[in-house]
Amino acid sequence: MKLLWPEIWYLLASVISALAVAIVNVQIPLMLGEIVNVISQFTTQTAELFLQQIKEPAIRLVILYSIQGLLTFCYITLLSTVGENVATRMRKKLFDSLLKQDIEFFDKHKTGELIDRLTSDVQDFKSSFKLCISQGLRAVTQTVGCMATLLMISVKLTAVMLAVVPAIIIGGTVIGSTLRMFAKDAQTQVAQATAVADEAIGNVRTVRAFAMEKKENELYSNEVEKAGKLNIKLGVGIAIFQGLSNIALNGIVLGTMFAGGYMMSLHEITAGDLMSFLVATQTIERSLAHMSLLFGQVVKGISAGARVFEFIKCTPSIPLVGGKTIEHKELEGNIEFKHVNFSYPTRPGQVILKDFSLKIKGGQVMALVGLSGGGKSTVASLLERFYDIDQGQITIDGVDIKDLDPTWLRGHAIGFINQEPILFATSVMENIRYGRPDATDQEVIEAARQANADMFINKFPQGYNTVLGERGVTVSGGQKQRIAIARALIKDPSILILDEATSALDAESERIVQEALDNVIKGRTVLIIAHRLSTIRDADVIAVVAHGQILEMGDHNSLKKRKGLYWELIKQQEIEQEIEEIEHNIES
Ligand SMILES: Nc1ncnc2c1ncn2[C@@H]1O[C@H](COP(=O)(O)OP(=O)(O)OP(=O)(O)O)[C@@H](O)[C@H]1O
Repeated sequence: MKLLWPEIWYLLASVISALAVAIVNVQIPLMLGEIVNVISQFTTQTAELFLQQIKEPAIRLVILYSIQGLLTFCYITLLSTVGENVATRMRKKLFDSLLKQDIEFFDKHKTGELIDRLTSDVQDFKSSFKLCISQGLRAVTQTVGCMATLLMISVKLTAVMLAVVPAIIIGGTVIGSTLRMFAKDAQTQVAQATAVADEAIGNVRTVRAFAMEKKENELYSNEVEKAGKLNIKLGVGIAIFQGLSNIALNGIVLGTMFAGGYMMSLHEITAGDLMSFLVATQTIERSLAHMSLLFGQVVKGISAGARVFEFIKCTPSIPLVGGKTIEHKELEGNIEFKHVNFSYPTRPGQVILKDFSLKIKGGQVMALVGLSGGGKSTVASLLERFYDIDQGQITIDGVDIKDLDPTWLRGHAIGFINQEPILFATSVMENIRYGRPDATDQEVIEAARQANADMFINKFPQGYNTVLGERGVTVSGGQKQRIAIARALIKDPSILILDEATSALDAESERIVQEALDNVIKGRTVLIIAHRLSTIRDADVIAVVAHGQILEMGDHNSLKKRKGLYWELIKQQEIEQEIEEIEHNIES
């Protein structure tokens, strides 16, 4: 991942400071050894002379400690700046990449999983990145530096100590690769648990309405327990690794004391040398122990980083921008589906549209009706280019939509209103302006008026500044729908798609929303997908879709006369309506 220059400088400075701390730390055992040698000479001499002799090495040691403190402050400050900047950049890049992905990507990955990558994985990566440089780098340098010190003091003693090191390295590598595997499994499971929680909390009203709290709780507990078990397994692995390394490292210190004491008895080294050797060995031991502690974190960090970069590198097949645009005045809104074949990428075996052809003239109102699951909403998704088709062609004013700029297509040419419009937890004004960010307040109010929304918005105590709850939960279904209509209208789209726009509403709200829709469809090409056939009687053309094909086409009267599927659907709805009325009468 690219870092900007200031961060590279910060990083370099913090690396240099961390290295300098390590180098200073390497000097400390030598200095301590020197002081011990001075002390050991003074068992029989005067205190005054002792103070004179010890003054200089003691001052040097104090200076060294001060430098060490200052450098520690420097590298920690610099490193946290770099770490935070890197994490921020990673989050931005990942979020940017996620928003660009094809809709297919979101069919495959749950929201919770994506949020988990954006939060915990970036956090894990940042922590291990910082630890690697702050402690890892220092520990490695100290180990190498102190090793050189050991060799300088006594090659023989160092050789004795080093004899056991290869076994430790081999053992560490084997355990390490197993731990990396454990970490990956645990992270995947944590993401799975987050996804379950996200779904339940995000849809809490549905959960409550079905009294499914216990079931959701069980589901989440199950996933979280699995994650917990995998993390415990990882923890036990890390504990075994650290336990073994502690035994090995302490064994090395003990061995050094034995061997060093023996060499001192033979006058091969002095007391000061042994002191330096022991302090240096302990520094190495501490560094190695640190490395083994760090190891668990690094293992987590590497696999977390891999998960983040996997999505940052993902390139969508449908770009967000680029391609032709058509001048607003010139856009007639002629739409044509030519022999389209399509299967959803997540279910390649199920063909949704089969040799599907449909022509909608500019300014015409085309209604799609038919059997549930027949492919009506899919037609709308394809027109928005949420997915690319497998075969055939979709054109707008004769231009293949693959050649059109997708941002222009979705942001300007097409207005989309569906059954469950999602509003954001900002003000009503901002929600409507979402359709065209550069719209003035006056234009927002005008769009709301056209959508029959102005009246009820003005009745809110804060009017257009009223902040809506998450996903617009604080307004009624009919109000939400009218705000969504205003949001779509403010783009002044030439093509309007209404996918079951009124079917979630009660009769009264439906009437008000329908009135608003009747206002706004004038002068636009309109594709209405409707379940309630009474709402599309006046459409210029009605196409009856079943099993991914158009079975019948014509206006209401001609289709009724044909006595085909449309006629059957009308009959069916009339019966349903009669039953509803009877039930209603019995209740009242
Ligand atoms: N994102 C998706 N991934 C995979 N399959 C999908 C997806 N969306 C819809 N489908 C499948 O495509 C088929 C057509 O769905 P579509 O929503 O287009 O039907 P519809 O005619 O609008 O139905 P309804 O009237 O019930 O809304 C269905 O079998 C559905 O299960």
